[in-house]
Amino acid sequence: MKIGILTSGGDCPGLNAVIRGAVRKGVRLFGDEFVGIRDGWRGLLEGDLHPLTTHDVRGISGRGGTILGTSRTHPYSGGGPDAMRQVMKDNGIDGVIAIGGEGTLAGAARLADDEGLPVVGVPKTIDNDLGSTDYTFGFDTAAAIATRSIDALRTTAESHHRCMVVEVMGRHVGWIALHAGMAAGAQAILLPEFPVTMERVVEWVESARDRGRAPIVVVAEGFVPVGVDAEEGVAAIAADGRPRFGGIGDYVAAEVERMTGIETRATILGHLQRGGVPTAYDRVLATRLGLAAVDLIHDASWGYMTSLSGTDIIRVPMADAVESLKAVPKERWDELEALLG
Ligand SMILES: Nc1ncnc2c1ncn2[C@@H]1O[C@H](COP(=O)(O)OP(=O)(O)OP(=O)(O)O)[C@@H](O)[C@H]1O
Ligand SMILES: O=P(O)(O)OC[C@H]1O[C@](O)(CO)[C@@H](O)[C@@H]1O
Ligand SMILES: [Mg+2]
Repeated sequence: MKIGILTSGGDCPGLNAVIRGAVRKGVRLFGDEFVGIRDGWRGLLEGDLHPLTTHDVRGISGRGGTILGTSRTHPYSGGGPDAMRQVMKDNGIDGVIAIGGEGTLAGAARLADDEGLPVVGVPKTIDNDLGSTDYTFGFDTAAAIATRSIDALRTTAESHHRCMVVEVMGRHVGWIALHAGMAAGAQAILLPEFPVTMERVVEWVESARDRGRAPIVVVAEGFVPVGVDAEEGVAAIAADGRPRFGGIGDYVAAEVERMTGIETRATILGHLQRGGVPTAYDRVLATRLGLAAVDLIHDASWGYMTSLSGTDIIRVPMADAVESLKAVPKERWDELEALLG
């Protein structure tokens, strides 16, 4: 078969491992031919394609980013499904593996289920907010980078008796904040799912300070304190109307300093969390998802994606996976009670 692969949405450590896993399995076990589709749906709409051989994917599983490029191009823009159908026909493409987050997979589900296009999916996102899969690759790497960064901030904070506010990614959910905050022993962890007042944050900060600790506050970019305008956390609105986060850390730091008198500094980790080499866990998960995606294509399981269930790789309908975001559950928040402050 001739198989196209694209990566769409924000990049994510592990994307190259998916591509390598799929190409190696397809070529070696099935004699497939692969085509790289440049920059997500844009490449499929415009026919921006290139051959993808086992030579092209040699040694890439440890490399961050995506060798195919990515974009947030909407699949229904610029000719939409009809243009894609024509490009696939002209190039003899029998099926497409779309690797992306909830937006990309919602598009892929529509293309497969409503338009009859031969598309399967592989879930990715550092935010870990996709349903129907236990974890997404990229999350472990992002949480590890955030943890190391908090560890580093702690030593300088302790030396200067300062409070440090660390803003991590997570526009809708707080998985990175939860895991990095817990791993690094933060005294306050602020998640979009469980808003608290600034007074509560100050209680945690002061209790840590009173024990002689340099308080560490980890805040997910999408967190909004109770009673505060939601716009405070948004740095800008992008041309496509998508809010650019990156600002709530500065707000929280200024408020903590004002309310406690403790010198407080903010660090926004931003895209550092999405760059660099994937962890071993993410490489293995991404590789396994890529291997399994080739089976979806050969089984003509259009509209399905590969997914992690426990330690097994299974297949699930993409439409189910994107129905609702996977938020941090209440039990995980309750569990934190003994650790905060
Ligand atoms: N319901 C939808 N139907 C079709 N296309 C969609 C839909 N939702 C989003 N898209 C398109 O998919 C693109 C990618 O989605 P998005 O920007 O949310 O990235 P993603 O794949 O979710 O990855 P991430 O959010 O983790 O960076 C969007 O920019 C948009 O063009
Ligand atoms: O790089 P961009 O397009 O600004 O996207 C940033 C967003 O992408 C993510 O990394 C993944 O969805 C979010 O955590 C973050 O808000
Ligand atoms: Mg998204």
